[in-house]
Amino acid sequence: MTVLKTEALCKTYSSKGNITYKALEDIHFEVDKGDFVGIMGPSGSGKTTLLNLLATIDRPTSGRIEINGKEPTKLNEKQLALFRRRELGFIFQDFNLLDTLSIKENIVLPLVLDGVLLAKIEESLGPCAELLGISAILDKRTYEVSGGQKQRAAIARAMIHQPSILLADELTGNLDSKAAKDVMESLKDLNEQLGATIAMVTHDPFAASYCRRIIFIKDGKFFSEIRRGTSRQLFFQQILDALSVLGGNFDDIPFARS
Ligand SMILES: Nc1ncnc2c1ncn2[C@@H]1O[C@H](COP(=O)(O)OP(=O)(O)OP(=O)(O)O)[C@@H](O)[C@H]1O
Repeated sequence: MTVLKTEALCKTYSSKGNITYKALEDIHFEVDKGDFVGIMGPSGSGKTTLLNLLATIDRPTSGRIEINGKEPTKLNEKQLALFRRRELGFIFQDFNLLDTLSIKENIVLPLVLDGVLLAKIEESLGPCAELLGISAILDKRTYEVSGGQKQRAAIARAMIHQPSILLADELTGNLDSKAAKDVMESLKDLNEQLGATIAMVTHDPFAASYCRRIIFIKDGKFFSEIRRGTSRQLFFQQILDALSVLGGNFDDIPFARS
């Protein structure tokens, strides 16, 4: 079943003096239920632009986006807010947790806002916290836990309402290598054990090696795609090879890890 589909997606930015810049051109992209897809490309290639369109934060200049059979571009602001809350889960580089709330309160906030009953909330929280290895820190404040634990809490918040797709933007960008590994292992478990559908933008080939497939974009256009076999280590090497073919600016890539 296709969860997300784009057809001939284009985004043109215009600035003062009517100068236009084509950030995305003719992107056809499909994500099936249970897929875990990485989006990679050099700096300025259009990754964030693509993610913002999928996240319905920004609107395409032309082309079509369909998520779970609905076209977000056809919704009004109120419908779109509800659509985002029900259909999408977001994971950000800087966690976006509220410091005034406990880890548990942060995670269940989307359900509380949606008026879900307390018993149902507890029912959803338990297995989710267990899978992500954060059951023991639920009553702590955000400043009492590590970066990796914060990101795993953010993942729990993104998926507690069982969205159609999780959208992640550089989720390991603020983590050391041990925490990044733990977070990616958790995301892999979510994908493999709960069938979570994930699309993730990343610069980090190590994080990307946990995906089932990677699409590469360059200068706003689709460039290539690779799929993981059984070995994550081999996939990591294939990603490095693909990035070297792609060229462009990858100054911050941690090439040493595998
Ligand atoms: N609001 C905007 N107005 C004009 N141009 C923009 C705007 N946002 C992005 N761009 C341009 O569109 C292109 C794609 O930007 P985007 O942020 O999507 O790239 P990216 O692949 O995410 O880059 P990075 O890896 O550096 O974050 C860039 O050339 C950028 O300068």
